Amino acid sequence: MSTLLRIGRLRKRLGDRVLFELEQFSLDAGRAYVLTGVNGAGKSTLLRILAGLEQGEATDVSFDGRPVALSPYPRALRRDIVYVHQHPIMFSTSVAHNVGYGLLARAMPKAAAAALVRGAMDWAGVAHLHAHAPARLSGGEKQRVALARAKVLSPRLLLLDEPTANLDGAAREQVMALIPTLTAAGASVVMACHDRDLINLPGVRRFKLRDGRIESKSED
Ligand SMILES: Nc1ncnc2c1ncn2[C@@H]1O[C@H](COP(=O)(O)OP(=O)(O)OP(=O)(O)O)[C@@H](O)[C@H]1O
Repeated sequence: MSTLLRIGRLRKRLGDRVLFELEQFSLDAGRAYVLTGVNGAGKSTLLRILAGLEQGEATDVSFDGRPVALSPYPRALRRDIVYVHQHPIMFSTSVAHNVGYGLLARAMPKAAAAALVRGAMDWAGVAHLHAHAPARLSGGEKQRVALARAKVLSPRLLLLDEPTANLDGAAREQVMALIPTLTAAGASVVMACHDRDLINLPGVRRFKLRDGRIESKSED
């Protein structure tokens, strides 16, 4: 498996406090990771730094074998890395409009975007909701729409912030079933979650943020 993202050192400071300082953090292409840690360990912050939504101090960063900086965050990484918020914010239009918005923002012609939106909504099992208002969606539906909205952009790395929090039963299973199809298509996925939400997927690798350091554990 090739390395998609490699960071020599990544430090996040909050005033005088060092939230975390990671060394030799790397992600393989086409692999799923679970990032656990107690409340406040820094899981969301780490994902947000990787997505360019927050600043960190990073050195020796490479993406797909090419050296990059995380600050200022390069346009190419913004295309390749997508962050999915735990409580996705959606426009009060239709589900389909929300899924397609990112493509239109990238100046994709409408017909081509519509075809990709249909494909992504089929993939996420939400095609029947295309005309619905996002405010009417259940928690599980909303997460699957958010995943369709991310997948339609064909990212190389998806950063999912607590994708199954507050979901149980079928809704949780439906969201989890989508993850292996992302990695099978070559994308890497990092899911922040709590230990109690342990996510069991084949080939998943576990990271735990504890006391500002990452502990890595393979589950192969
Ligand atoms: N911009 C900020 N300014 C000050 N403190 C911050 C900022 N962002 C995050 N923090 C603090 O950093 C710590 C880590 O927050 P973060 O949300 O990354 O943790 P988490 O592991 O995702 O927690 P949870 O499991 O509760 O979601 C918390 O103590 C939080 O209050």
